Amino acid sequence: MSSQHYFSASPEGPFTRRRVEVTLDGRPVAVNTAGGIFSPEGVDKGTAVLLKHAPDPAATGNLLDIGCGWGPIALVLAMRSPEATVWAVDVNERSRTLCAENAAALGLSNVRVMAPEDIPSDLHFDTIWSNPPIRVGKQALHDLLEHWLPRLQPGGAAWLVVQKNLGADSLLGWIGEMLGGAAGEFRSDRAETSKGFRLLRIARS
Ligand SMILES: C[S@@+](CC[C@H](N)C(=O)[O-])C[C@H]1O[C@@H](n2cnc3c(N)ncnc32)[C@H](O)[C@@H]1O
Repeated sequence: MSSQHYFSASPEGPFTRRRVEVTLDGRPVAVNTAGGIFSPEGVDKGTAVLLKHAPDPAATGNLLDIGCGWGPIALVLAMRSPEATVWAVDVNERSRTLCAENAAALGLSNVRVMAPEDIPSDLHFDTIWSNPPIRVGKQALHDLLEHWLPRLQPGGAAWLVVQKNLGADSLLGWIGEMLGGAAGEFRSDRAETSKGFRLLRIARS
């Protein structure tokens, strides 16, 4: 796989910051983005669907953004739940740098940006929001979700946005099986469809 993908650990090319005006949670803000990461021009359409339709995250506890990019999801989690700790993980180090800078510039001191392997292994999450990296390939995506989704707290929920024509429905079927089928403590369904994206909900009882 080329090292020029947005999910490379170390993107090629100069790390030149771009200042971009976006609206997060109804608030106009300027953020830093750069080439070599996902959606450097602003908030991705799928991410916007998640941010519009997912219900408020848990007010306290631990919240997770899987694959934070420059941070739109993690930043909104932190704005909506200032008392919670938001864990923002990404394999791409440039994304981590930008997400941390953006959180600091917005005064969101409850965001912790890390490489996935640095998250304490006993940590469980009250809310998970993610626009997952579909383009890493099916097996890598399955490995990623198999690593994080079982770490939902009882009573917690994950919200994943996936493009309909990039396999959202078959991914939902796989998630249901991976988490133990219909009789288990996890329930997964399609919560919303908007602008060609599915918003998948995975709830743990
Ligand atoms: C579709 S992008 C979403 C980025 C950002 N959350 C947004 O909404 O703009 C997916 C992100 O997942 C990251 N990623 C890829 N593989 C990963 C992995 N194994 N663990 C964590 N993040 C990963 C990519 O680098 C990318 O930033």
